[in-house]
Amino acid sequence: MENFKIEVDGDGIALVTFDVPGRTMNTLTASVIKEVGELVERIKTDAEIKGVVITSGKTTGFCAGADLGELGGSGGLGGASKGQEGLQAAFDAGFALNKAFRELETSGKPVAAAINGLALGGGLEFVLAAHYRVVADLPKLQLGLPEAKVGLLPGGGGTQRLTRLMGVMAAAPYLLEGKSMKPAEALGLKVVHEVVPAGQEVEAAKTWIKTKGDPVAPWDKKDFKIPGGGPYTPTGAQVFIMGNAMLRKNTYGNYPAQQNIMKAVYEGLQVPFDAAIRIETRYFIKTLMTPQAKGMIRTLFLSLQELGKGAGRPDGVPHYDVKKVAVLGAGMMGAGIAYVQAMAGIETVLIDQSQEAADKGKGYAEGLVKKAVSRGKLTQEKGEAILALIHPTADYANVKGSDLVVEAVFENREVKAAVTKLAEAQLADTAVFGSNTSTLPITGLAEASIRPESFIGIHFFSPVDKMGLVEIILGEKTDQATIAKSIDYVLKIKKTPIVVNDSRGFYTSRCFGTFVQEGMELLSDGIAPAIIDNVGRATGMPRGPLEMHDDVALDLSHKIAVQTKKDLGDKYEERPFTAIIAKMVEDLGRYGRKNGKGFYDYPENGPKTLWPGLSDLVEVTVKDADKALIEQIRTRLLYRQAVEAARCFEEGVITDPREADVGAILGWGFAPWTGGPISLIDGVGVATFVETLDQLAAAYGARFTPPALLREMAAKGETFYGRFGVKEKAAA
Ligand SMILES: NC(=O)c1ccc[n+]([C@@H]2O[C@H](COP(=O)([O-])OP(=O)(O)OC[C@H]3O[C@@H](n4cnc5c(N)ncnc54)[C@H](O)[C@@H]3O)[C@@H](O)[C@H]2O)c1
Repeated sequence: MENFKIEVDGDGIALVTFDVPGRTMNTLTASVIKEVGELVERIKTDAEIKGVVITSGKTTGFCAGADLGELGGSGGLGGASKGQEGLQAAFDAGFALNKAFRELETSGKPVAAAINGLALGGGLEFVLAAHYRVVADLPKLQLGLPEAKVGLLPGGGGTQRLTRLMGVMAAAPYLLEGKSMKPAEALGLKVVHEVVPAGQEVEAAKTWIKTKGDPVAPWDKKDFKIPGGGPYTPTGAQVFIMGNAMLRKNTYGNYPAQQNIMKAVYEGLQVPFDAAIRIETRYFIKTLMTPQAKGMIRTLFLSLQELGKGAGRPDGVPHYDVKKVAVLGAGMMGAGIAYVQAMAGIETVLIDQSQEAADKGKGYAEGLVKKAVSRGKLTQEKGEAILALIHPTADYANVKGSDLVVEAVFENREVKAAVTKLAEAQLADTAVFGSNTSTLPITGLAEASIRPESFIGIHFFSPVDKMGLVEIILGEKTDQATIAKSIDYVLKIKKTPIVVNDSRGFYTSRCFGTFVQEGMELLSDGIAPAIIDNVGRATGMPRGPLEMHDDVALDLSHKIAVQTKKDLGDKYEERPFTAIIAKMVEDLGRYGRKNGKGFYDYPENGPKTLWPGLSDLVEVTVKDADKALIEQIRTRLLYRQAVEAARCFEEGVITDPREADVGAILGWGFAPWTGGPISLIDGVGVATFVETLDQLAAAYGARFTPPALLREMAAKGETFYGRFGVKEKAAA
């Protein structure tokens, strides 16, 4: 065996060390799954072995779970054909691990797990099949089943063993939300039996084998009862009734993984364990074959990981270590950017018009650091060292020596041009100038620069400390070195970069804007605001389009509409709703959440309520929604965003499907269950998508008309990931 090392000591205890060669972290690759079976066979048949201790040879942890690259890829189980034979083969392959773990559990020999680092997903399922679990007392060690987060179901016995250990109610957040637990928490929940100082776990496991060494799992004992009662008891049944209602409320039925986890638990807890794990595998395969699982694994795991390693970075440019950055403008965005930079150890010059304004910006970081210290997430010294990296000033001479500049002053061309000149006067030739503009085209802003090849858009999202995405925007003259350097900077501050070309609203704001606009179209169509926002949420977006419009700010939206009309002239298409917004902003002072008055009223204490005055501005003709109307609204809201993303491909605004999908979910909260707008289109099939768009265009107008690219792809039977996949990009 190449993944497991076995050493039998004088007491007949076999120490099994799990150590996948050539990897920093153990995962359950196909080779490991095969060898777990061989390992169990050896344990069962080797008379010398009286008991087993399983541990990991990696310093990084015990095991991070399934190899999602293998599992989710087209060659993996998710790509199994749906015919009877294909399904049987997928079941057999999917059941192999479950079966091997069960054989370990019923080998007749006591098995203890010495957990010396994180155990996630299949890693935790592995140790759950042991009879005794000792875990090292490491503050960062995590135990959990995160499968649901990428649209999967734990398929190595996790749904059955965790519920039998903890009870259904207690296990629910760990199974359905993928919540993880620290050692002490796991001990309290009876998921592990002992927490010992790091380094002593193997000894403690051996002691258990020598002193107690019970080789029977609790559920294989005669008097076993599910904590809190199984589904057939009155209390247990109640948990399922409530649980299903909660699940529906939180997920609107968009996530098959969560639904299938509930079903696997409900059905599995009513039968003996051996039948239960077969039920689990059936739901595991069923879940894995859904487009939701495929999209979520690809986007939220694989692509996120690749972009986090700089997948879109141009080759041949040496790594650029950004040590000092000047942030121009210490307002809401500048202050947040200064904070994340300092957290990453970057010396930060924070500039505003006055020392007072710059100090105020640093005050924001001081607040966040204070909070982190009070919560025990940072020590006092570390907090002080971080804050000492931020130098607030009004003097541009301090820009000298910066490797990069992030400009975050007012959204005004003249002001931006002025600070560009002031900063560039201090910069070395190699330094990058990045603008955090949210709406002004980069090529235009670069006209104020004496070195436009080093000028780029570095677009953050608010609140900067929470949002993981940064959109890098290329101007016409931006060179490859500047792109690479900007990516290095974004990775250093632990954010995910996507690279896009200049366009009105770039990629993220442009696509997100269509969601808000379609909400306005629905309003102009006479649909009741409550229906619009309820269905909006049910699509899987974080909030409905009207509420999101309030978040964006109605005055900003009005300002952008006025500016766009001015810029586009004859090409500007006036929509009926622009008059509604104009009236709300100009006559009624309703600016959105920021002044407590928008489509909703936001009282200081108390929940928001829909603004009753809206019915004076727009006539509501549809007050009830049947299933068909709900489906239509849902399709309009999701497809409007997806077709805009497709247009961005056609225009070359974005070129990599991974960036489009990751950017959508991280940037504007596009319904995660889809895997992103591009995965959504690929999932339904381009031809079917085009057909629906044609119907929508006939009913609602040209904004739904499929771009030529989509028609061409439909005719050729192409997918986005096929046509714009990684290989083609590299060849281009
Ligand atoms: N607010 C958002 O959600 C968001 C998101 C992404 C990008 N942006 C963009 O970021 C930029 C800043 O936005 P914000 O929300 O932080 O605005 P803000 O009004 O909070 O801050 C702007 C700051 O720039 C300072 N400033 C103005 N002129 C200056 C000068 N000549 N020199 C130095 N400082 C000067 C102002 O005093 C103010 O503190 C804008 O371009 C905006 O479009 C905003």
